[in-house]
Amino acid sequence: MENIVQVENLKKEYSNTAVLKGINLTVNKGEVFGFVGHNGAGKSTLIHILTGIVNKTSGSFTIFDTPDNELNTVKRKMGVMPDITNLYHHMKGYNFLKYMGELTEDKRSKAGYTELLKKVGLEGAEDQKIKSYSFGMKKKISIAQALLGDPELIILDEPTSGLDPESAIYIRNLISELQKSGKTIFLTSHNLDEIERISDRVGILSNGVIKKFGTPEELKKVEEGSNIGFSVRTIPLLTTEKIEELRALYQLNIIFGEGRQTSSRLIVKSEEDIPKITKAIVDSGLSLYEVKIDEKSLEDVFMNA
Ligand SMILES: Nc1ncnc2c1ncn2[C@@H]1O[C@H](COP(=O)(O)OP(=O)(O)OP(=O)(O)O)[C@@H](O)[C@H]1O
Repeated sequence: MENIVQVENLKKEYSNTAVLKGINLTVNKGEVFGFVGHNGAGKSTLIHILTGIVNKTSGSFTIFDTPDNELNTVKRKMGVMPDITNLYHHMKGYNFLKYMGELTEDKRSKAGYTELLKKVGLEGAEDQKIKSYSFGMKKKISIAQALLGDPELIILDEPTSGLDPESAIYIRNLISELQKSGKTIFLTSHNLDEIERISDRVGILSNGVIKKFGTPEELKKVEEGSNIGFSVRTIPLLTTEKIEELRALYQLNIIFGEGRQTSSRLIVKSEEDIPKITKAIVDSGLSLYEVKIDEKSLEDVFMNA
């Protein structure tokens, strides 16, 4: 698989404070890569290094197989969403995009710019000054700027943060469309639900390193060695005393067991313990109606990173 971005042992210190302590990651061609981390974790710092705004302290990276000291040669193939505070607020939406387009040697026609504004959901706002735009509209024009020059790699820092749900859905759909047209997308987000839905792979940044890396499904998979919680619904109810009895009788590996009002809650060390327990329940004469294994959300993974 072709790597568009490859980062190796990248470090960044600000006045002796290590923000990035050795980042390793790859972004594959055509994927949506979701980069998540707590506030101040260093997500924007990494984006700024990848786009050449901030200098790394050490380590290396390549973009389109080009080493970081030759980044200028591939910048045309990268589109970066600027921070909304860096927009030219006195300019009208259309004029701003056209001006930025000329800087990036985007050759599209007048109709092409109008089309781009429409694509990001700013139809009808082309003649309004950016300072009169809502927060969401400013985000959208930032995204439009990232698309100028038809880049192959699109880097979006928090594209949907602060947007109303409808606009956020619009932008997520736009990201999916961009991916379908063959673009590679690197995005950061605080919204784990969003990351989970639109990213092919996710990197979780914590304490300066990528703590978890993989598809949302891989990250959510219960890691080996970690506990699994589940509940069972039986008639009659599996009481705490009965759980103790079964544990001793069948030598079950139960870390925690408690009979509750309508079901019972158990925690075990590994997945293999679950069928042993359900068999013991049935063998002891209880009717087993339901076994519900806790589903891990990406949020759980993130909180534990
Ligand atoms: N120019 C700078 N000088 C000193 N420290 C900086 C500088 N830029 C960023 N930092 C610090 O680096 C850390 C990471 O900041 P960064 O903006 O990359 O985090 P982030 O993950 O993008 O956070 P957020 O989600 O809140 O935007 C923060 O502690 C920040 O204060």
